[in-house]
Amino acid sequence: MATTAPLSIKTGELLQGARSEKRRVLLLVYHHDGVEMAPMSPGVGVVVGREAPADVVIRDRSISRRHARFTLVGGEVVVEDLGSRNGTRISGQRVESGVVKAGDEVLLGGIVASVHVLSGSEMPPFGLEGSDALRFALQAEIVRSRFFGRKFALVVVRSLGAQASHLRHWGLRVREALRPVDRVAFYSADTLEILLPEVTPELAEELAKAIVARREGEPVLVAGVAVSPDAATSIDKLIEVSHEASRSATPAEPVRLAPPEGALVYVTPKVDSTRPPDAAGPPGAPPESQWEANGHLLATKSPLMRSLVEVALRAARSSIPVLLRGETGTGKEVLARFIHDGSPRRGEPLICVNCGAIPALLVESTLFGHERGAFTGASQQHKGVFEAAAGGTVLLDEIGELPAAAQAALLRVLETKRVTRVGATKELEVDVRVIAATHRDLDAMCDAGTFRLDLLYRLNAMTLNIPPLRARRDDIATLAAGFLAQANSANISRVQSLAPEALALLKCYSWPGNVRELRNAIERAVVIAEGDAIMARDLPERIRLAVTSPSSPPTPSRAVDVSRSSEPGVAPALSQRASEPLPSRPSEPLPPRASEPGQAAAPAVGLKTRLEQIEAELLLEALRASDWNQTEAARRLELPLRTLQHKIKVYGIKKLGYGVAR
Ligand SMILES: Nc1ncnc2c1ncn2[C@@H]1O[C@H](COP(=O)(O)OP(=O)(O)OP(=O)(O)O)[C@@H](O)[C@H]1O
Repeated sequence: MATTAPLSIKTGELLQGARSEKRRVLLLVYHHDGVEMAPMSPGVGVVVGREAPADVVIRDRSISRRHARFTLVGGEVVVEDLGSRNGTRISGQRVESGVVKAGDEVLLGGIVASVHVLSGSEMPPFGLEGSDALRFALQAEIVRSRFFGRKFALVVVRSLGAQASHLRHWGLRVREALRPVDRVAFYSADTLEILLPEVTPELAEELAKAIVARREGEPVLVAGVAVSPDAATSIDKLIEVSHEASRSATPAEPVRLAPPEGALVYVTPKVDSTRPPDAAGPPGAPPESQWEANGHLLATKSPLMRSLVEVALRAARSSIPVLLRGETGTGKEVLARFIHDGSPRRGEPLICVNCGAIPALLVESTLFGHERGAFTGASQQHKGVFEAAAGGTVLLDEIGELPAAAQAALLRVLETKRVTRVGATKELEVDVRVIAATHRDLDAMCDAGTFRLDLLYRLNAMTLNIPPLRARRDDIATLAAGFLAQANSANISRVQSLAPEALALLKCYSWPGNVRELRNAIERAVVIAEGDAIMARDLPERIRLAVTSPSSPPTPSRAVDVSRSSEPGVAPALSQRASEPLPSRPSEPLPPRASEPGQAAAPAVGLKTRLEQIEAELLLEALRASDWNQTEAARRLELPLRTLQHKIKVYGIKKLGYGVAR
């Protein structure tokens, strides 16, 4: 396998080696959306700038149209500033021109470039994708995992410490620990996200340990691992929990696994139950936009949500079952915590359990417990969720996934307020408030006979429908400000605010992942922002492009933006979106795409386009895995060769040299 050369060696020495061992010299330019790579040839200059005809185009306002030229001359890499506005700096020194040594940081305006020398007769299968490209790949993995029942993992790797090290010092060597099918994406200057397809949790952990294994003189790396479907089944949840896991990693325990979702998510600590249950938020919290109970924050400004919260607060005082409906990431769990924390039960446990993530055979024993010897493997008596939550609240998330037998047993518990452990003859009295949550249409499931109508009646004494974020755009600023403040205190960051154009973009986007997607976007923006405000360029590409992308359905040959989803060497023939300029800075907030305030907007990426993106991803993956042998790729995909060739043409997929315009 090709390896990176030690960065302490001077470029000149490396180039000696490069000639004798066919080493190759690469210019790497790190920017907000990823890393561009340009192979360097003797005497041929590589111009980095904001617009074509620069060879490496980075759409970043801090660099000039033609900012700097890198040339391999006489065994050394020389950089010349091309009269740029913000200058070129080598290791902090502003220069007109100068020699770049391997490992030197070359600052072009606000972006970083560096030179690397790779050994081996071929270019390594190295590619750092943008984080949006990784989202598409994750979506494809989720679909595949559902169809074929295979697991995959998302690993977040970051360098640790107050002086977290830029990934140019360690990013390339991460590849060495990975398999060719694994995909590496740029998250921020000190963090990578890695998709590991087809892994068991054990293999994912092993790979993560190999990635963070420390070498002499290298920075401390830690990793958070989230395996799907165990820990999460949606893109944003995977991102959320893998980053959470990475934040809990330490040098002593550098790899942390996100807990499986079916596990009891948490049990609230006992709190001072003498406090009035509906006590208002923290001192100074704007009462019109935030509620807080037991440290949990529920931020909203939307009249729609405010009335929902008020109803929830009234419901909190009683013990009636509440059914929370809403798309993934809308805040069902937040509202459930809020109801619990606002109820007289708040000194007792709240146990959240994802019914969809418990293996079907274990649902009843998880919820109701089992006696020793009740089934093979039941070596101990075990209390179920209902017993463990005695006096408190149980949140049954994804209630629509409950198997028929468990539905019947749950109905019995709700009717009799008694549970029977699996294998027991005796019933036990339980005093538990049940909150159920779902993103599914339970009425339609009742009509189809897959959910019990009598159980639905028991659960929905009160139903709260949480609107998707796109239907309450007036919440976006409040939520974003709350997440910014939280991310700031976690990162000890200097980012204070959101620039008006960034907020305008947030308000225009359709948020298919709802509040969780917004939270993830703000958390990333805080770590990549350069100034004291989040700018439009700090937001994910899909959010920036949602405003400028055409609203009419795309034609097939430009429907799929896979320009960043592929490793270097793979790009679509036509990449309309990638070549579009950034939205200009609007002086006024842009209007929402929904026709009326509060009305759901059409998602920025429609179902057809999303499916096409997934299909293109699968084609690309099969082609890569087959070393671009179409017959082999067609066999893997179980497609006739002609169909594959047709699709390749329709999607404009082709293999390129290094993805850099030359
Ligand atoms: N009103 C809100 N105020 C503050 N944070 C919120 C709010 N709504 C959602 N969040 C945040 O968004 C993320 C998703 O929320 P939550 O887990 O409650 O969604 P959910 O609807 O239960 O999702 P899923 O159906 O996928 O389990 C969490 O990080 C949560 O803290």
